[in-house]
Amino acid sequence: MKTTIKKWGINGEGIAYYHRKPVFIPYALPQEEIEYHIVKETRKYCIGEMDRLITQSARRRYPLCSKWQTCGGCALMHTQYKEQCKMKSQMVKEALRKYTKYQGPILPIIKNPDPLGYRNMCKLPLQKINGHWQTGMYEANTHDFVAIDRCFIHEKQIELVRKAALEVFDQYQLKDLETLVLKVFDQKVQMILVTKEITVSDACITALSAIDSVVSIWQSIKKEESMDTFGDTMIHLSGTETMELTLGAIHCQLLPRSFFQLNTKQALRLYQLVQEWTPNCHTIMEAYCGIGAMSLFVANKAESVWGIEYNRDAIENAKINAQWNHCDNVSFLCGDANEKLMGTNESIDCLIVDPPRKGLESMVNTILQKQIPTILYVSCNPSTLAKDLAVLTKQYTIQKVQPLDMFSQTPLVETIVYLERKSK
Ligand SMILES: C[S@@+](CC[C@H](N)C(=O)[O-])C[C@H]1O[C@@H](n2cnc3c(N)ncnc32)[C@H](O)[C@@H]1O
Repeated sequence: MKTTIKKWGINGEGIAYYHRKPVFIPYALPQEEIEYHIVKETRKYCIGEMDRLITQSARRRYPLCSKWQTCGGCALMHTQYKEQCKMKSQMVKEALRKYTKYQGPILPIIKNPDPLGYRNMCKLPLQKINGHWQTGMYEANTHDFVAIDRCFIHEKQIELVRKAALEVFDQYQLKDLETLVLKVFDQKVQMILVTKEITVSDACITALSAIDSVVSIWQSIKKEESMDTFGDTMIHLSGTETMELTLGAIHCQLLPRSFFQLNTKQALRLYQLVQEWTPNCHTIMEAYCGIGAMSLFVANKAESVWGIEYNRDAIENAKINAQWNHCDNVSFLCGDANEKLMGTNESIDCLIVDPPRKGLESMVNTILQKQIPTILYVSCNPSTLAKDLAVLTKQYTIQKVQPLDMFSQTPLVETIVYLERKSK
């Protein structure tokens, strides 16, 4: 069948219509004329597969990575960077229009200075192919391993260490390797080997430690299948336990299981913006604070700042980070964000939230009960953001919306929203 793509879908696909039903067609761009067939049809939508590109969009470009379609992580790699940014701004605008009554402006997206080579972390499945260890990925919805020998969005150090580590794994004939996790901050790399058993010899650890820029090595033993990358046991093998990173004037540490934003330069831009938008006030609470970087950035805006996070390692880091940066007015609590907010007797002037992709869930109602004057909502998912805003706008007005490109080549977008409580 022939069709013309009408607009973008939230996962970077093109959307056309078949008998008035939307058809999501991966790798087709708006305004392109294509031939396609339907691979799945439901009551509300169809999934299509492109057979032939008839008229090519001027926005299309040659994707650098030969595995981009198999991997699927960089679903926008065939699109010029300027257009990727337009698509993301459009996503934020449409999500807000769909779920809230917001008709105001969306600030121009903050572009990524490095649309390639920006990612400071990788979690790569490992498999032995023809006697050699390879990093790769599993094809979507299958157990089929696809070896990937280069990733264009990883920071350079990650790629160098990844290749050198594979040689060491072969040389020492390692067994039971599951996943290779690498993190890079300030040109230094932390390596975490996820294995089924304890199989790493001292000689192998010495060889891995000798790889240029590796400063920290951990092993995580994962005996059972689970969605978590790491297993229950974490063993420190060599070098420093924590990684250190500098974000403008702030110096932080983090442990392997602590969350940090995937793009260090854009994380700094995000924290600077949050600092700029946070009003001077008495008490700030930051829910979902990770290692506490945002709380430290807003420390000079209030008499006291509270950070809440349920990951124990991240809270341990956050407490040390407050000391390192002489932020005596910043405290951190370990626990569920909603429960801590519900249980507090403090009068909060400004709430900063940066929840995971699923959004605020029931915390949205706790926020309404607390009658907090200002909220800064940092989100990596425009759909859950907009659904939460639909509830919050019963009491709040959206003052500013700022998209930021944290994850170039992918359809994901970070958004910061500033909300003020309506006066009665
Ligand atoms: C998107 S990250 C934001 C981290 C931090 N704001 C930063 O910039 O690094 C979300 C964080 O929320 C934490 N988290 C997830 N669910 C939580 C919950 N119910 N209560 C408290 N923290 C939670 C995660 O461990 C993660 O550190």
